[in-house]
Amino acid sequence: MNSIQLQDYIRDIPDFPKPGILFKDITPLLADSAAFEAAIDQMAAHYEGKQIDVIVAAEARGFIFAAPLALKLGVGFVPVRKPGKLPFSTHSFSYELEYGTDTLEMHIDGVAEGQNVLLVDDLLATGGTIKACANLVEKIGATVTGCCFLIELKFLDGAAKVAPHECFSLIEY
Ligand SMILES: O=P(O)(O)OC[C@H]1O[C@H](OP(=O)(O)OP(=O)(O)O)[C@H](O)[C@@H]1O
Ligand SMILES: Nc1ncnc2[nH]cnc12
Repeated sequence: MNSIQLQDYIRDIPDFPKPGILFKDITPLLADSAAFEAAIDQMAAHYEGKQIDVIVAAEARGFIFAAPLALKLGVGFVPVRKPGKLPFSTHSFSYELEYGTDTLEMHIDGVAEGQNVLLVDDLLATGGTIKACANLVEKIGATVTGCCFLIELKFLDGAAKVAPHECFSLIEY
C-alpha cells in the first residue's frame, strides 16, 4: 500500500464555491477504500504512542477523518457542529474561513479540563477553523496535542495561525 500517492486522489475544482477559490475535492480519495485506508493509517502512525485522550473535529469533512482515526487510536471522538445541531448545552464560537465566516458549537461536556486533545480536519487553509477549535479547547483548560489534516494549503500559512501547536498533514500544496 506504500505505492499509493494520496495526491493522485485529490481533484481540483476551480472557482468553487466562489470565484478565485481552487477547491480541493477529497471525494475521489474517499471513494477509493485503499487510498482512504492509507490516509487514516498514515495519520494513526504519526500519533501512535502520543498522549491523546480525545479527538475533536468540526463538521462536515472533519468527521470523515476524525471518526476512523479515533477508532484506530482507541480514543473518543467529540463532534463540533454547525449551530442548532447539538442537542445538549453547547459552547459556541465564531471564526473566519477562506471564503466567509462561520459559527460552530461543541457540547459543554465534550472535552474536560486537563485532557489532551487531537484536532482533526480534512484541510488546513487559513487556519481559522482549527484555531477557533484550539481556542475553545484551551479555554476549557484542556491541551491541544496536535492538529492533523489530510491537506494543507501551505501558501495560506494556516499553520502560523495555529502555532505553536504542531500541524501534521499528508498532502501539501
Ligand atoms: O483553514 P480554514 O480557512 O478555516 O478552512 C478549512 C475548513 O474549511 C472547510 O470546511 P467548511 O467550512 O467548508 O465546511 P464543510 O466541512 O462542512 O464542507 C474544511 O473542511 C475545513 O474545516
Ligand atoms: N481551497 C479549499 N478547498 C477545499 N476546502 C477548503 N476549505 C477552505 N478552503 C478550501
